[in-house]
Amino acid sequence: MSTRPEPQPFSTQPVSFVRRGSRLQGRRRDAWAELSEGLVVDVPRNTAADTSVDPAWEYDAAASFGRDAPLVVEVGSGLGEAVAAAATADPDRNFLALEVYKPGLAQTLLRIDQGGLTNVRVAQVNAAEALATMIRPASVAELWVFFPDPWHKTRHHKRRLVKDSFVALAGRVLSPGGILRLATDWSDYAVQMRAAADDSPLFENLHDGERAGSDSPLTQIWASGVEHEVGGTPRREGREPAGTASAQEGEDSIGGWAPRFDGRILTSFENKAHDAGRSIFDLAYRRVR
Ligand SMILES: C[S@@+](CC[C@H](N)C(=O)[O-])C[C@H]1O[C@@H](n2cnc3c(N)ncnc32)[C@H](O)[C@@H]1O
Repeated sequence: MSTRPEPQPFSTQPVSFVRRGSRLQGRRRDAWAELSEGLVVDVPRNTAADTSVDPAWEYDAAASFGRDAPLVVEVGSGLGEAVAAAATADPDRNFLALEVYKPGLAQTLLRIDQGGLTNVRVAQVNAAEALATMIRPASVAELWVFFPDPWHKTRHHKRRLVKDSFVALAGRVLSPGGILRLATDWSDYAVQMRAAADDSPLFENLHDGERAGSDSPLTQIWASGVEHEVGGTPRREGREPAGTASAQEGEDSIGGWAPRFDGRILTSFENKAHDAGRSIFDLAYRRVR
């Protein structure tokens, strides 16, 4: 008899999002009614949740886009600023936006329409479920997660999207040589992301060891001891946030931070972080096997 635990169904796992209103109004409601066909992936559900995915169903990207082209998947695409700009700049690649927030997807449809884009599709799904079964193995050229919800409180850290299990899912969907790009404006989440990806034998850091020590944005934040909350009071960071394997107290000896990804436009979200004096942490990993 096997002693291995049964995999937990997604409906029992903590999710990285809160249910926000999905009612559409005005232009977004019209956009959903008029533009969905052919742009919104019709995902079969396996529970009552409108973000669930029937695990027996697979997404056929070539059929969905009507062509074979490298596929970029953005997880948590928000209002679609980044994906629409990237798809405009790179018409030879297909872009799939995964988001739970329906008004955000409706706004993305408006951007697709305004830009006359033919290389973007959107899906209202819990990305973790989509990456586990819906997206075909080794079918993705790049997987992007920009500014996932930080879930600040320690008791909420289990809700964070980017963790070991997520990196394993990224390894599942990325083709060998495929790229995982991550960005956050929270230092302790950045440390968690880096640890999760560094620990995976499937990935290599494209900027291994770069920007370590005094050049590391992490060292600078630890030295100041303060990160600024957007629109709120300053938030103190411990010198050595949980999960850090840094050998030197107070200095980030690991580094590995990527330069800012130039394929990501400055979204209003990232701009607000800059305005508040926050550091942005970029990470880029390649699937090596
Ligand atoms: C802080 S926002 C950032 C949005 C966008 N990436 C940006 O930079 O402006 C995080 C987004 O991730 C979405 N999200 C969180 N968990 C998700 C999940 N499991 N699957 C899909 N989307 C998710 C949220 O609804 C939210 O729109």
